[in-house]
Amino acid sequence: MGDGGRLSRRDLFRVTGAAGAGLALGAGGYAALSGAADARDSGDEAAALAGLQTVAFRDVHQAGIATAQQEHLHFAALDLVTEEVLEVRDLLRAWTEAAERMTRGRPAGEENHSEFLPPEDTGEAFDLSPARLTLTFGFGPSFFGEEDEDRFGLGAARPAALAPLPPLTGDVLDEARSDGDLCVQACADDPQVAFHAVRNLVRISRGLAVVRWSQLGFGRTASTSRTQATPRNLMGVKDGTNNIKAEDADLMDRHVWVPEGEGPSWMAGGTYLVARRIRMLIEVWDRVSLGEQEASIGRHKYSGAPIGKEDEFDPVDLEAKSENGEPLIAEDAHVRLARHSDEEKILRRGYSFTDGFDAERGQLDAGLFFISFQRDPHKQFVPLQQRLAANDRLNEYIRHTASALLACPPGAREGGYVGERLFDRI
Ligand SMILES: C=CC1=C(C)c2cc3[nH]c(cc4nc(cc5[nH]c(cc1n2)c(C)c5CCC(=O)O)C(CCC(=O)O)=C4C)c(C)c3C=C
Ligand SMILES: [Fe+2]
Repeated sequence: MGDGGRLSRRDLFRVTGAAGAGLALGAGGYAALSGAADARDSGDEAAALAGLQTVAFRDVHQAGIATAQQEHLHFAALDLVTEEVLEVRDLLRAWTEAAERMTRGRPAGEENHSEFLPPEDTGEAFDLSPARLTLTFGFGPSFFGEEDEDRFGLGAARPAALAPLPPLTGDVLDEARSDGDLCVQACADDPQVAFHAVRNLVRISRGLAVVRWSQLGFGRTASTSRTQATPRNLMGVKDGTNNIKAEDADLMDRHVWVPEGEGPSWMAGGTYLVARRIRMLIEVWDRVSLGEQEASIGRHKYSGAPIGKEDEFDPVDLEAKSENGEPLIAEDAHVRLARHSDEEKILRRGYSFTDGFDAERGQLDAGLFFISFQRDPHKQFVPLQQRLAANDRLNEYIRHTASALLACPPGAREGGYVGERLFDRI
């Protein structure tokens, strides 16, 4: 064991070797808990711990979506500089191999001892736990080229659901921080583990792709499993109470995973990711009264309960009225407008971020890096955001500053690589 009883990557190899992979949690985070429990029963505590800190990379769906949300994020979007589709395919193969190794807590590549070559792994995660690292990959609209320029000959495989998001009221988007051909979402309970994973994937892509933008996130702003407490976002309010939870497999199937026969076959079992960098006007928010803050959200600040209720998980009653007949939850409250029809349900999986203070006014450049997963962004995220953009009282305190839409294919099968069915036809 490493210092303080924490299980490090080195311990993990010593104790479990390659068998550690057998203890990995499924993408849902539960599948192999029994394996970990077996190890615990047999007295092999370290092996059990290794299982609990490892999320399987290969599964029906990609990990990092239904996985109980980790505490840290490193998100990177890249643009391809190669024009060769076979080089893109080889990059995805190399990324899959490295991702599988790193999520098991192993270095990105085999150790080399050549004095004259750079090491195959940058090294900063050698002594750290796998920290439930997940790596989730996606393709942006630009990957498939324009109508008149089918850059990789894959234009016909472009899903209709990946049509670029329409302009949305109130957007002040920074192009340089938006979109991208490929993306990777790295989530882990240790920020250095997430950083290390992105750094090494970018290193592997050298000569083929360049980073377009990246975003670090600390502190989850949603819970995606009933095993988790609801966290608070940077407005100091509980966020994620009414989220889809991974345990609700039927809701995940209905609203998150793309079913067979919907869109191109390579996306069956996949999902679409929307990312929005939403800056909070924190200095303004901090000056408004508790009453205005609660009315803007539609929930009490301390308990997280809907206005007029006591408990966080009390149902949101949009019909409830005060003694003088006013709606308890204001007409422009965030939770009222975000209350979606069944078709619009989304899985939220965002993070708080800060990029320090802005140079012009010395104000915090911080907020919510909103991430949602849905089966069809144009039927779920877009109508929801259009309603929020038009009337949400929170708009006084936020600005959407960047945006990305990505098609995340299903999980890699044993021996295969992420997105491989997309390349069937080449
Ligand atoms: C387009 C989708 C959404 C955006 C963008 C969004 C931004 C955003 N949200 C908060 C804080 C909270 N949101 C809450 C609930 C909530 N938000 C959305 C969607 C978007 N939010 C949905 C679908 C819901 C659930 C509504 C319901 O069914 O009750 C809450 C309440 C707690 C909860 O249920 O999670 C908070 C708080 C901020 C600060 C923000 C932009 C910065
Ligand atoms: Fe919200």
